[in-house]
Amino acid sequence: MNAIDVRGLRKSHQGFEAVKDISFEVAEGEIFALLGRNGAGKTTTIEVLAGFQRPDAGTVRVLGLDPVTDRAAVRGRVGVMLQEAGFFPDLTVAQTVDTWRDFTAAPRPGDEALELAGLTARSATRVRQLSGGEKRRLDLALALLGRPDLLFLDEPTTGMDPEARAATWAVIRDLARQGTTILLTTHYLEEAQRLASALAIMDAGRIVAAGGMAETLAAAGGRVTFLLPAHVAPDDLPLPVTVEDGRAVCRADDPDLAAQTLLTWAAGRGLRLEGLEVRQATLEDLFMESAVKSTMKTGVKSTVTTAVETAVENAVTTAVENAVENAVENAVQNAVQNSVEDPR
Ligand SMILES: Nc1ncnc2c1ncn2[C@@H]1O[C@H](COP(=O)(O)OP(=O)(O)OP(=O)(O)O)[C@@H](O)[C@H]1O
Repeated sequence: MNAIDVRGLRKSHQGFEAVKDISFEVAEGEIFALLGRNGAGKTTTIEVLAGFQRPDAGTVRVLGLDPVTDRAAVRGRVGVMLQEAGFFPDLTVAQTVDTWRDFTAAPRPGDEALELAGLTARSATRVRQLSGGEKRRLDLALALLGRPDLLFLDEPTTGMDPEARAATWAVIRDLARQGTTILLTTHYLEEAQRLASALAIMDAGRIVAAGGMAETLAAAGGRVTFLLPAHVAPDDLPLPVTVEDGRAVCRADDPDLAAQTLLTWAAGRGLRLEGLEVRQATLEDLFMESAVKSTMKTGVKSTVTTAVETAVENAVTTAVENAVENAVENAVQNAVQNSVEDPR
């Protein structure tokens, strides 16, 4: 059984469709990254999965349960770390955790949750004195209190320094190793690439790319970059290249083979390809390319929309012009006829 199954999910906020017919699944024990630009619909999706919002359409199963009708059962097995936590600023970290434990069935000991989140040293500190990154760690501690089978982490490391981020990654990996399924959103693509074994990229409410991390990256191919030798134009090369930030970039399904082809071509002409680098696509490359593609799609759509609008506008204008012309013609004819018939 999958930990999460989403089929044809749609969700609007006050008439604005934030999630438009998405489907994806998350296997048990997997770390799954839900990625996308600001406003792509990631938080809305998490809120529906966690039972905070009702779907408008589609089916959602979380640990085999419906988060709306089986809300209590889902809440008992799920930990949620949303972007904006409502803490009481005057409570200390330890008091906050204790308060939260009162609302949690069979909670972990508070010290254990604080230890996991790397907050032990701050347990006597008032919440209002915590840094942004420390507040995120407190959020994580609270999400872990109920020993969840499934954890939703919405931008878990925002505001953390590199050390705290690495420590949080270790916690997330450990939890996954112990069988916790984790769905996380992040704008740090390196974080997603390091942690997640599967991903979906959302854009404007839709999923534009999805799959296993390794397979998706392998399918995205790679690139060979180098400095274009003097007096060589991109068109002279045996493979298509673009010039980006002063470097020639050759995108290829098999970047090693592309590098060999380019080097053999250069050697045959006594040229060197200075600064040659060969690498597989990163999540950042994939993300940027999905964004470009979806922008292009939007561009095409708006061109089509504009063309249709113009055609409709022209048709309406012509129809109105014809109608006015006919009406004027009729009116003039009638007037002329009347004046002929009644010349007073
Ligand atoms: N309660 C709400 N009322 C009206 N619109 C909302 C509400 N919540 C979200 N939206 C809109 O829905 C869209 C999706 O928002 P959502 O928070 O799901 O995106 P996100 O991918 O999580 O973005 P971010 O990366 O910025 O957190 C946005 O355009 C947002 O403005």
